[in-house]
Amino acid sequence: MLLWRSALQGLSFLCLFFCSRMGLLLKILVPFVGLVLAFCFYSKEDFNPEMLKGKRVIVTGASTGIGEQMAYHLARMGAHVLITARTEAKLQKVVTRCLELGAASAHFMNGSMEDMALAEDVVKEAKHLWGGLDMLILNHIGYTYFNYFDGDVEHIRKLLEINFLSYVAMTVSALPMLKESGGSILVVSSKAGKIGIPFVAPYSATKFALDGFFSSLRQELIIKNISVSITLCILGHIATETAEKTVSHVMQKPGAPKEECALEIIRSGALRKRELYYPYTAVRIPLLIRDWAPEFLDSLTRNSLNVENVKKS
Ligand SMILES: NC(=O)C1=CN([C@@H]2O[C@H](COP(=O)(O)OP(=O)(O)OC[C@H]3O[C@@H](n4cnc5c(N)ncnc54)[C@H](OP(=O)(O)O)[C@@H]3O)[C@@H](O)[C@H]2O)C=CC1
Ligand SMILES: C[C@H](CCC(=O)O)[C@H]1CC[C@H]2[C@@H]3C(=O)C[C@@H]4C[C@H](O)CC[C@]4(C)[C@H]3CC[C@]12C
Repeated sequence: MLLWRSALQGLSFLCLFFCSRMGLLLKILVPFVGLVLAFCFYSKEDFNPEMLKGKRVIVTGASTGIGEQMAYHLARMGAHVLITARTEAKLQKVVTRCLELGAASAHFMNGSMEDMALAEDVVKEAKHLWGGLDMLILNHIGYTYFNYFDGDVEHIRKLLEINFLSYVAMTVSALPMLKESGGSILVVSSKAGKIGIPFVAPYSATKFALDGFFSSLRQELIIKNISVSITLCILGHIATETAEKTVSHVMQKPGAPKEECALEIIRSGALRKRELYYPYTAVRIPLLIRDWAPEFLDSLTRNSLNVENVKKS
């Protein structure tokens, strides 16, 4: 299906190019090509919540925010969930709610993802609980400031461990089970992991690292014919408590809803998509501009923020 889409898109663009150059068959071909392109871009593959029924899913960073909402969606769909974060009391509440919502089973493990042993232990726990794994959702992030880069190299090291290395460690441990089940890895990233956004230099570095690692790994899995999908989720501003606390004074528009965002992440993973852009236009359009007019995009990005509200130290 994906190959067909790409081939059709390529063919359509070629037709458009030649028609416009030669002025031939414009009246017939252009509407036809338009229809084909509209089909390619807007037709949605079918998602059915039943796809997640009975599936065994790990969600990291699920005590609050988007991760918490993903746990609730998965619970409603009848999945088994194992959630992680540092705060035990919050995790316990999310587990209780998951069971009320219909989860096939719900467990948690708490601890900091600075510790690679925890990353590995969570995957071992899934093996112990369920004997296998269908979906690994990597979502947690460590605390990050929204301000001019302060020169703190240790902060970047710590953030790389939490936001990047622990994702790699969990993936390494989970791959044997995911290979067996033909499962999926969902990596939650950000617009700040694809384009340069001011005031998030350390965070941005960790999210760009995820793109490099997981996009390369995806290629290797395809070459080796291993049926494990990797979905990189590129998110714009989402109205979670943490994001609102951190950036509401600089944003000109409200964030997108975390509940819808969480559902889109699960949907794109279940459909084994390569990348998700959410909210679509706020993320996709800047990415299309990025390689053609980078300076223009840089200035659009700066102008979209109330930079004057960021304290200069
Ligand atoms: N909100 C937004 O605007 C955007 C979010 N994203 C991405 O979405 C994902 C979720 O973001 P969001 O829901 O806003 O984040 P939240 O701050 O709401 O949630 C972060 C989660 O990670 C956990 N966590 C924090 N520190 C650690 C740690 N050291 N070890 C283990 N777990 C930890 C938190 O729980 P606890 O404190 O109990 O450990 C919490 O469960 C992230 O990957 C983020 O990069 C991307 C773009 C925009
Ligand atoms: C300001 C950015 C959007 C600018 C634009 O639309 O032009 C936001 C896009 C992604 C956001 C950050 C993010 O990826 C999540 C972090 C999570 C924490 O909860 C704190 C906030 C974030 C640093 C958040 C900040 C705004 C964005 C960079």
